[in-house]
Amino acid sequence: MPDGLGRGLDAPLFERVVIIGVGLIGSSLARVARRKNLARTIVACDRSAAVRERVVALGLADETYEAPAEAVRGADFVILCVPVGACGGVAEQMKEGLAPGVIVSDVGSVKQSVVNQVAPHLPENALFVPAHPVAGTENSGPDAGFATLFKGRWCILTPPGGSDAATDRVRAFWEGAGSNVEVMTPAHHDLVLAITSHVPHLIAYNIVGTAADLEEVTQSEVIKFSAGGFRDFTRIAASDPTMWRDVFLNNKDAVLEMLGRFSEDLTALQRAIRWGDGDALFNLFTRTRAIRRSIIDVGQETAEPDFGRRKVDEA
Ligand SMILES: NC(=O)c1ccc[n+]([C@@H]2O[C@H](COP(=O)([O-])OP(=O)(O)OC[C@H]3O[C@@H](n4cnc5c(N)ncnc54)[C@H](O)[C@@H]3O)[C@@H](O)[C@H]2O)c1
Ligand SMILES: O=C(O)C(=O)C[C@]1(C(=O)O)C=C[C@@H](O)C=C1
Repeated sequence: MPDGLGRGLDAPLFERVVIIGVGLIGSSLARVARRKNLARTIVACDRSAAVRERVVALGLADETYEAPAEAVRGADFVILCVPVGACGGVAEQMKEGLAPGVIVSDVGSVKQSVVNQVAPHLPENALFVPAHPVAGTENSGPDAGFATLFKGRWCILTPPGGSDAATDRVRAFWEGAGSNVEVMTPAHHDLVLAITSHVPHLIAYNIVGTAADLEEVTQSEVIKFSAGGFRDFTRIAASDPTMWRDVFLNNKDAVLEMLGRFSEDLTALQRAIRWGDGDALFNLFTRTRAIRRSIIDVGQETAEPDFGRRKVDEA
């Protein structure tokens, strides 16, 4: 009996899924695609020979390629899982191999720039559905991935023409991976993620850098006394330098806009401390505590905080 997408119940969602860039996100997708029967054939493509070797050793894919144009031949679904700044180059390299009707997607943390880079290279009969799983860790590479990374997390789709049949198939893929899916415009995505993800990373990079630079606080003291709040920042500040360089270069306007707001609010806090305005501090901290408690079930929190999502590979 066919399901809502017209396939038999045991049939995989896609026939031939190509994952270009098999790092944290790409390898997690390969793992969950296998586990949840989302692809009959999984094809891996990476420019790094060391990564391709790990892909083979870990059994992540049925076929492994270096050249994008060879990898994408005959595919019905291609997902770019490379740093945001590399998406245009990869699209250019793969375009001659794309089959008519192929769905092309990505996982980039910035959307408008990826659309601008990739769309000009796609043939008219390719269907482009950009995506961003709002799930990750500070680790990189094929060994860092795990099948449950996307479970219970949001995945944002930014299809150019709004929802259509290709969007429905990409939605089914991400739902199959355990995600909740939402559709929005690339510009809106970039503004929201600037404040919820990009600026927080910049703050973490900055505070860890500042602490390390302070003459009185030696590197060893930074490590020794990092059991509390600072340790949480060091996890975020350990995130991949290439990925995050590309995020900031490709979401410049939204990040600068949100940083402006952030700086104004920081100045207000500075003023409250200088003038002993305890009410202002107390009221803000009460509001932010409520926000944390609304997103985290405090009963689930343990004395030992979970620095990063653990690789719990349960189904
Ligand atoms: N890490 C996260 O938390 C996270 C979360 C959501 C989305 N993303 C997005 O996912 C993408 C990948 O991030 P990641 O954390 O998996 O990175 P990663 O460093 O773990 O993996 C990237 C892979 O891409 C390969 N690669 C780089 N340039 C290439 C090219 N030109 N051609 C072919 N392969 C190339 C690298 O060899 C590497 O194997 C980025 O766009 C990032 O913004 C990351
Ligand atoms: O948990 C983390 O380590 C993350 O930083 C994940 C995180 C985020 O900021 O939430 C980082 C970048 C992505 O684009 C999506 C998710």
